[in-house]
Amino acid sequence: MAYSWSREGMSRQEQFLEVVERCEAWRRWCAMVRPQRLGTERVALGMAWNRVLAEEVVAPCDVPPFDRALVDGYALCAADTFGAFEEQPVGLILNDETLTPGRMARCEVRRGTATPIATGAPLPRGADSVAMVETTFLDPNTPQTVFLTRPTVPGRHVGYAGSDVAQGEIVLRRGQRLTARETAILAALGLAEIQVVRRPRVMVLSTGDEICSPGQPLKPGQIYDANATLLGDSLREWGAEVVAGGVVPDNPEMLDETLNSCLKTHPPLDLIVLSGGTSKGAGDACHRVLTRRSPGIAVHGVALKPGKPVCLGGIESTDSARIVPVAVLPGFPTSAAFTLHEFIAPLVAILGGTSAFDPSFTEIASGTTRHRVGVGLDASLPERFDSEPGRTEYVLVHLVEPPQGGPPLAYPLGKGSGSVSAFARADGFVVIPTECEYLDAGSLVKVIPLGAGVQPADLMAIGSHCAGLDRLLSAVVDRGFSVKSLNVGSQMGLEAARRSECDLAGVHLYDPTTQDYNRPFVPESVELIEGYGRMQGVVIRGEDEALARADLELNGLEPTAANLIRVWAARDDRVMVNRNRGSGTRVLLDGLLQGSRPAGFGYEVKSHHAVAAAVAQGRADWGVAIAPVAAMHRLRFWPLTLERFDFLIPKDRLDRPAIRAFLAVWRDPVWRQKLIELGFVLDSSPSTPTASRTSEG
Ligand SMILES: Nc1nc2c(c(=O)[nH]1)N[C@H]1C(S)=C(S)[C@@H](COP(=O)(O)OP(=O)(O)OC[C@H]3O[C@@H](n4cnc5c(N)ncnc54)[C@H](O)[C@@H]3O)O[C@H]1N2
Ligand code: MOO
Repeated sequence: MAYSWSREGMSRQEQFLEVVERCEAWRRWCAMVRPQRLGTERVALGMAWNRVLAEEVVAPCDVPPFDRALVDGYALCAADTFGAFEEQPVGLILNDETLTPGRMARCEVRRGTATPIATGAPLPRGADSVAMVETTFLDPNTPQTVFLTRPTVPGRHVGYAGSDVAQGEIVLRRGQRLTARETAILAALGLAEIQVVRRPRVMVLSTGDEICSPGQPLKPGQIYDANATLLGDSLREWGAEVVAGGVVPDNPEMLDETLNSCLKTHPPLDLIVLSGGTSKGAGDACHRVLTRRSPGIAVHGVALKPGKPVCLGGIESTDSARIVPVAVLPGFPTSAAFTLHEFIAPLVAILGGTSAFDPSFTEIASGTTRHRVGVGLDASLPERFDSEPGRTEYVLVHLVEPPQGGPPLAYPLGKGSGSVSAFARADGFVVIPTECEYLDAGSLVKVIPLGAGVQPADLMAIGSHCAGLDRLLSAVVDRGFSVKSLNVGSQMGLEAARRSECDLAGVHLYDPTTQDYNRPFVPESVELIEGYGRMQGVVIRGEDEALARADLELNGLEPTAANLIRVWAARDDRVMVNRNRGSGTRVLLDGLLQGSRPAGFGYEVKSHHAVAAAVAQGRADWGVAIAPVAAMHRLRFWPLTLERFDFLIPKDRLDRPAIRAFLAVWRDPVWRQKLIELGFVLDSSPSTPTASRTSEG
């Protein structure tokens, strides 16, 4: 009986401190409890599922690690098969080995020869294609020859090194939750241990004299505890470690004692969540108990429907070293569920590392602002909906396919905040703004999907992969945004930007007519942000450098990249690796080769990484790639010319918070210096997009 709660005090109809807006409530709570990402720990790959990455994963190797056969058949030079058909098969001499997975080739595939190869085996030097065994036959009379009944083309049935994941690529970002899809990538990269964020430890308590734990007989007037499971399992879904605190009666002394024992829990708790007893009723003791603690209550009453009585605060740890956040959610299950999503989910995201906390981005970092950013499914209301002005109202809806096409119909579930089934039955919810009094039948609304479905990213990048852009996007992640990138090449990036289907496209498209990069392709609706230069050059193995210099000296030529290409293109023991038609690098190579077709000309790969891997692994002797990639593969680099890598942003997306953050990072001198250190070529002053300049002032 340390405190004296009088009967009068208990029955007094206490008022909420002050009912505040949701964002203001969040701001006040953060100011009190100062949420921060928890520490990190190292776990084995087998324990990494559902954990949050503490650091980004940079691919330590290429996947696949070498050019491999994708079918069972014969490795050969495609040019040897031209003109082959059923009635007139082409015979190739068989090399004296059979390639199986796990074994490197001994023999080179020379023109006119072929090597039997199994699916998954490394492609031998000299080969640029694999003919499927079904398009070949053997003749017992000429056992040294394989006959081809169909022509093939370079690159056919070949999986190039790094075509899945390229070494140096940021494959996973910090803050990403690891599902089976991500852990499989870690395994493919050979990573046996991962640095993850510690899981937030959360105590869940239900309060109320009428609350009965499932499994116990229900006495008259009692109700089964639904909230402990609702809160506990939601928290687990978000990656928290839940400590079940059970049920505490509406008794201030007992509640106070419970909070004390919470502080003695080992390991210490990161958050305490209670439900019930936060409203104005006689038995509502939770907030009263919290008022007596230090620092106590930050917010009591938020302009939300449901969820108004939510109470947010904190209590000092026994050693006064830290403040443990405490939330008292309303007892009605639907109210508890919404306030859980509004305040607890974002807090757990910050503690658990899936959302960064940056005070200047408070609203975004909260993670529940998708509706503010306009993400959701379009739907129409089948009937008029009246709403209470002065509170942001959340309406659970069920989606129904309309009979004659058009957007789905959003039927309000209308069960009220006391329902425990509404949340489970709903497909999503509609947010009705504070000032809105009603929505007419037929109104278009955005339905925010519920559950752990696929969440759209704050910033979607589609286009060409570049280590430089990768790093810039990581900095955007650090500012609290989620980022997804689809590395599908410049051309698809340009198309996605034209159709405003991405927020950003990294492109390096060369236009031979104007001899300019990217700018000639940019449509009216897209803003080009000038990026950086990437030095392109000839890559060779270190041990070949002396040979290269000697060859040039012999021909009386200066040791330049262009001269090296001229000399080596004429030697048939120096095999090149070519780039795919349509790439800027291929245009450059074609210009330098001036119509000659050196050995390996048909060996076309699709990325700078695959060029470097082919040279590093000896399947080719030279190729053209960019400097940062050459460095990753420890190759010698002879510079040729600058390639421009720019960013395309649909103008209607320039003002999105994540894009503004990206542009801020791009203009930040610290980041520009980091890119220079990585080997990129940057102008001294970054460009500013015209559209955002207008909107800024
Ligand atoms: N005069 C006023 N009365 C109420 C107001 C108000 O502004 N003025 N606010 C209403 C709103 S809004 C809500 S929401 C509720 C929330 O009240 P409490 O947070 O104090 O919750 P309780 O009264 O303890 O419980 C409400 C309701 O939910 C049931 N409950 C509680 N815990 C559980 C649980 N763990 N599992 C299942 N069901 C639970 C409880 O038995 C009650 O029926 O207050 C309104 N009143
Ligand atoms: O706002 Mo209460 O939270 O209606 O149910």
